[in-house]
Amino acid sequence: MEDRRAKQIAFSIILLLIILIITSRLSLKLSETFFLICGAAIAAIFAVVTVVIIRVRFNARRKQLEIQLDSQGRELRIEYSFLRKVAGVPTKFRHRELEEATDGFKSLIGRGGSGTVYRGILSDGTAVAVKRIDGEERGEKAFKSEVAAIASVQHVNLVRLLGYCIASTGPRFLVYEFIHNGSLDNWIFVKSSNCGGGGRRNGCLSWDLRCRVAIDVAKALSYLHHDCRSCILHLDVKPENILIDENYRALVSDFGLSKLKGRDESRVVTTIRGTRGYLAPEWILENGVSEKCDVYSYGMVLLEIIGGRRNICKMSKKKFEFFPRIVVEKLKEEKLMEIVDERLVMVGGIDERVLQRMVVVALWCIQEKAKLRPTMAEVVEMLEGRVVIEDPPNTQMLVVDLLSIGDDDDDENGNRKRGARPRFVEMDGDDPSTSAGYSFAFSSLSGR
Ligand SMILES: Nc1ncnc2c1ncn2[C@@H]1O[C@H](COP(=O)(O)OP(=O)(O)OP(=O)(O)O)[C@@H](O)[C@H]1O
Repeated sequence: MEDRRAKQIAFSIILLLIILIITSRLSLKLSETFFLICGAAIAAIFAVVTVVIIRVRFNARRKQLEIQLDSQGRELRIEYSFLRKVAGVPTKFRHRELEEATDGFKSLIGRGGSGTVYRGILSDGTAVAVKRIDGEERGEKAFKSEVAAIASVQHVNLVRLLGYCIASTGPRFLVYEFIHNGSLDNWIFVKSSNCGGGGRRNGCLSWDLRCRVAIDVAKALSYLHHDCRSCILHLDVKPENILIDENYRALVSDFGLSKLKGRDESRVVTTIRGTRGYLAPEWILENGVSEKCDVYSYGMVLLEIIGGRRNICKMSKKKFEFFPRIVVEKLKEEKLMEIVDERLVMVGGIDERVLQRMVVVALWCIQEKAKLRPTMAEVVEMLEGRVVIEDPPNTQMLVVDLLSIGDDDDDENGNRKRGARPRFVEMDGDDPSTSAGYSFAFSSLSGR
């Protein structure tokens, strides 16, 4: 287009110069002035023709280079996106892309304490779970660097974080791979029971699968704690954050909002969040977290996997039944089969030695003194039967009273609302001298 215009202009100039030569020949005859004008005009014609040739050639070369660069760029982009995927670098999605993927945020999967999860399909056909985070307070830089750190961790038992979406205004999003069989709560708790999950579609995982899930989760946490560059604290280990894939393998999810702890730090300070019933007592009392908080939550989950019921079960407005306490009693009485999910007992096939091992590991994990709890690497060893496990020390489990909170602090899913303060509540069958019990709990912890 540009070349055509330049040629037209050049043609007009040459035409004008020829007309100039002809008219000067007619008016000036063969005078000296005519020859001067004629020479200048011919020189000008040469100059114009040369400029046009150079310009056309230059444009043709530029176009060729542009095409070459474009195709190289496309190749590089494909390679780059492939390398990002392989290296686990999170993709930055545009809000519009997520809107299209989720069909306008229509297919809701679930709602948790920190956000809402939608099902979606990306333009390349990848099935994803898009989590819209409500009330995210971190700055953009901190959010991005944490997302990058988390997305780079790769383990078969961790749900992959594929990307994120961040805009100057509006909510932030995390994009996870979609896991088809939903969360563990739907596979271990009996629906409509008082102590059950109250979930949507409830299946019942067999004993063997429960044992495998327990080991899968322990391996994922062990990897986060011990095998990454920084120690990654999950801080919200609970059945809702353990997803079950089509092969009934467990994948720990929702670690996109966890904390990084330097290898030389013993604890990091962070505000209390997480979910009631799974929070380690020292977090509530001292506001500091370490990998031992995840160990505590894991122990609580392990008991729920075995029992097929929630650890804290509401009996009346202010009375709660605490399952771990029942487990301790039954262990002493050597009647452990009584604490196993009834549906599994009916089917049979429970190896009592494995049951005993799982219960003892869980009781070690929920020790009030964080120091006494094993590491997640040790938990894996114990669960896989590679080490002899001693009996856990007696715990009074009084600190749990701090973890139970009133209805006002719960959202509609039974999760702690943000900023809800722990309160003292009465436990079913407790020693009447509960206040002495509370002070024991405090003093035993502060003596760490
Ligand atoms: N990657 C995923 N694939 C399939 N389902 C998912 C995925 N991530 C989450 N879900 C489903 O969405 C539900 C809500 O998830 P979300 O993480 O928001 O809530 P939560 O874990 O219950 O609460 P919180 O945000 O307080 O941890 C989960 O219980 C799970 O069933």
